[in-house]
Amino acid sequence: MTANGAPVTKRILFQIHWFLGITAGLVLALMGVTGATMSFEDEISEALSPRLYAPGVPAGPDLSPDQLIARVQADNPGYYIARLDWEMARDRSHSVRLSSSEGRGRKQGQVDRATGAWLGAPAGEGFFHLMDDLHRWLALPGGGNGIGRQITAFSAIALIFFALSGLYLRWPRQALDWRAWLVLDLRKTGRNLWRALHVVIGTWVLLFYLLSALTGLWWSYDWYRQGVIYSLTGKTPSEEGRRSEKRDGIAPRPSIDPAWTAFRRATGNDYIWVRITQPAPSQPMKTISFDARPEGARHLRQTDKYSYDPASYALEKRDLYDRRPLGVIITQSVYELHRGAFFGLPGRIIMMLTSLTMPLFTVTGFLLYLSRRKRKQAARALAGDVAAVAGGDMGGGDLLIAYASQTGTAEIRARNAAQALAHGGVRAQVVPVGRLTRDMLAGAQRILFVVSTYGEGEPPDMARGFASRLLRGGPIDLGHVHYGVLAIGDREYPDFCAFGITVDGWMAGAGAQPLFPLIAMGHDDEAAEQAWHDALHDLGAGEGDRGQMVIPFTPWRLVARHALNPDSPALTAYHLQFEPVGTDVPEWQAGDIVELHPCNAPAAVEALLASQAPEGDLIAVPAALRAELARAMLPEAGTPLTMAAARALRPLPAREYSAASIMADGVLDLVVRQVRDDDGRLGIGSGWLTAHMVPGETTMMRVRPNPGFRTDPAARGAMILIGNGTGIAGLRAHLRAAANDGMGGHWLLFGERSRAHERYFDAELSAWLADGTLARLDRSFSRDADCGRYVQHLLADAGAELRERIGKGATILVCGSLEGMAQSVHQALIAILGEAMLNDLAEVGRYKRDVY
Ligand SMILES: Cc1cc2nc3c(=O)[nH]c(=O)nc-3n(C[C@H](O)[C@H](O)[C@H](O)COP(=O)(O)O)c2cc1C
Repeated sequence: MTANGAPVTKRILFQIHWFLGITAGLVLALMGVTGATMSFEDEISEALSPRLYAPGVPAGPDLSPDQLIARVQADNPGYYIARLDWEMARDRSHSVRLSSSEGRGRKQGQVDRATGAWLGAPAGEGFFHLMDDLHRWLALPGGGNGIGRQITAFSAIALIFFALSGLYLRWPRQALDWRAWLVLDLRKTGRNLWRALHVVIGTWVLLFYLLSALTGLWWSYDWYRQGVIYSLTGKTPSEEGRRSEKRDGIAPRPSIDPAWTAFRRATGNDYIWVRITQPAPSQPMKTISFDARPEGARHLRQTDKYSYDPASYALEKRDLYDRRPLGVIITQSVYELHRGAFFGLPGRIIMMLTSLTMPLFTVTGFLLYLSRRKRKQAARALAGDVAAVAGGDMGGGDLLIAYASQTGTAEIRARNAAQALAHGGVRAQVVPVGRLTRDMLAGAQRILFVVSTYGEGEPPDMARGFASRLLRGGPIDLGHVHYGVLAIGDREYPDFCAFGITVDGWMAGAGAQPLFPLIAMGHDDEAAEQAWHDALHDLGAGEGDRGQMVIPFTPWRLVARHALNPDSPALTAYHLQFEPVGTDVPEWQAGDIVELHPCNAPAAVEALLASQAPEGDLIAVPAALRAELARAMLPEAGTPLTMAAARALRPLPAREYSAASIMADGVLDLVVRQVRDDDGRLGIGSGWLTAHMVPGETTMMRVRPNPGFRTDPAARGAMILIGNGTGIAGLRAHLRAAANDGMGGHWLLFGERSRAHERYFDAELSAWLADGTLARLDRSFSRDADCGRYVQHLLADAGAELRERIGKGATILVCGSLEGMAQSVHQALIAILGEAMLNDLAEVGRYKRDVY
């Protein structure tokens, strides 16, 4: 197996697991339930017909075995007693199994011990018969020789596969923590609850299912039975005794009574139950044997065997259960093992309960499969098919929408605009600006630009090449082109929407005709939203479509939070884990961005309320007012706070963080550094996440697709991951995705402050180095005297390898702070690869950044 072979195996196993699950799973559910109903067949039958089994002590003496057999066989012409279960207690009736001398017929019932009269069959016989048929061959035509038997046999093999592959697939990250294996968290909901039920209960029942399946195969395949017998006893089937050959006529039958008398004399009251078996009338009775069960036997097959010579009635063999080798006991008790009775009553109860849970796995497996499908479809619908667009044909649409985006906002707006226009019957092609050439521009009729601004008034990375090629190129005549620009930015930056303004100016300079005046859109910018909506509407977009992002916020519960650098003199960074609360869990990928609405510290809200009301009155404050204040920029202490005034307050700004985990993890991880202002007050987002929010609490979040930092596993080649500090979040998500996909050979260059305190996710990184997910790991520690270097210095030292990897198709991913790290890394990359090449890489999606 290659270093990264295990995850590939994992993916294949997963596919087979669910594919078999939705086929064999249904059969196993039926087998489980029918098996469970038969667990207490004897007890239920007796409870239903107590008088049949225990009619009371008869007036006359017991018939002898020979007398009883003769009487019952005379009353049932064409049948012989194949099995007589003799009860020693005189108030109980004997049980007989009659087999047809000719065909395959059978009868089972109770007979009177003093007269041999047929007392009847147990009340639930028909039902249990049906359960048995369903359990063994799904009650399909052909019975034991039909297709049903093949299906149940295959399902037993599938069960072994489910158990083992399930164990492998669920192997928890903390494999030594028993809680990770066995504790079922019923506070989970939706998909997470189904998964927990499937996985945790699956672990509880694993051994029992393996036992059921391994013993069940005994009745499915002769070769299996023979193999088990040989491996446990060393005997081949011929030694074990083959089935009697078919003979015609009637073999002389010795009398059983003398042997019975000898047996009873020798054993007295040692046994409570004896089974006497007879071969078919055509077969000779080579030995007379009694299988005798003592009082207190754990299970039905815990019997001693006494064999007598049919001519001399001398005891041939006394085969005591306790003296048999374990292998022999097992081969003789396969049925009891199968139903758990081998381990006494507790074993039977446990096996019944575990069998009853079988449908749970079919149902939860199916629900998981459906929700996976639903999520995939939703994600496709939401994010659009990036690959199709990237490789799309430029000439097909009525209108071209070119986007430039760093973190996906502009791209999603561009796609949503195309959708809105499509609803109105206008075909629009969405393309990254990097794919626009002068010729394409010259050939276009109408173009919309949806572009954001980055750095200090700069284009997003993907548009750097476009900017230098087109904007700084020579004059071009676009007099026939109509265009519009939606510039996206943030008013907090001095160069608000600078790149959009540059594009607009360049188009105007080339003589293109504006469809509408430039729209500069900041965050929560209603006026710009309206202008964009009107612009799209004028272009023919469907009524009601605003071309906005439509990803809903959903509730997530904080389930874990711990400091990554607890003793560091630097600001503390926290690793947080959230679980989705509802059933509609959004699809996300490595590279995506988490948006959330923080809340104020409850103490700050209380202090504000207390400042304007006498202490005692705080109880009277409506919960709705508190909730309103929790999400608002709080006014000065003493401001009168009516409900209306609270509603009019500015909401706290949303915050964004890089997702640090992937969907397969089942949890959404964030890495958040606690920041404080000059007065020592915690930052709005980091304060809420790292201090005010308590584990178990729920908050609303959404994961926004970030095509600008996503990668296509098939196309990205090996990754060169570069970052610092909390930038580990986005890089970790990519590495987790790679490990999950079984794609190894990546290179991480990471800058931290000190070796002693800031080795974030150290164990995980070491494990990835060991299993080949990471081929190389370089770390710098800027505050350590023996290092004192930053991540860009690591790069500068490794230029040759960087060039070599880029030559082999690697993708560079940078995550972390823009100032200091990303800018310096950018310069280092230019020094190694050249600016033109870096721009080209950015344009084709092989240089991606999530920097802030
Ligand atoms: C590091 C950084 C630098 C930014 N610089 C600017 C800027 O100079 N001017 C501006 O208007 N917006 C700036 N922004 C804001 C972004 O343009 C804004 O968040 C936008 O919604 C991002 O769109 P995108 O997701 O399509 O890249 C900056 C954002 C970041 C994170």
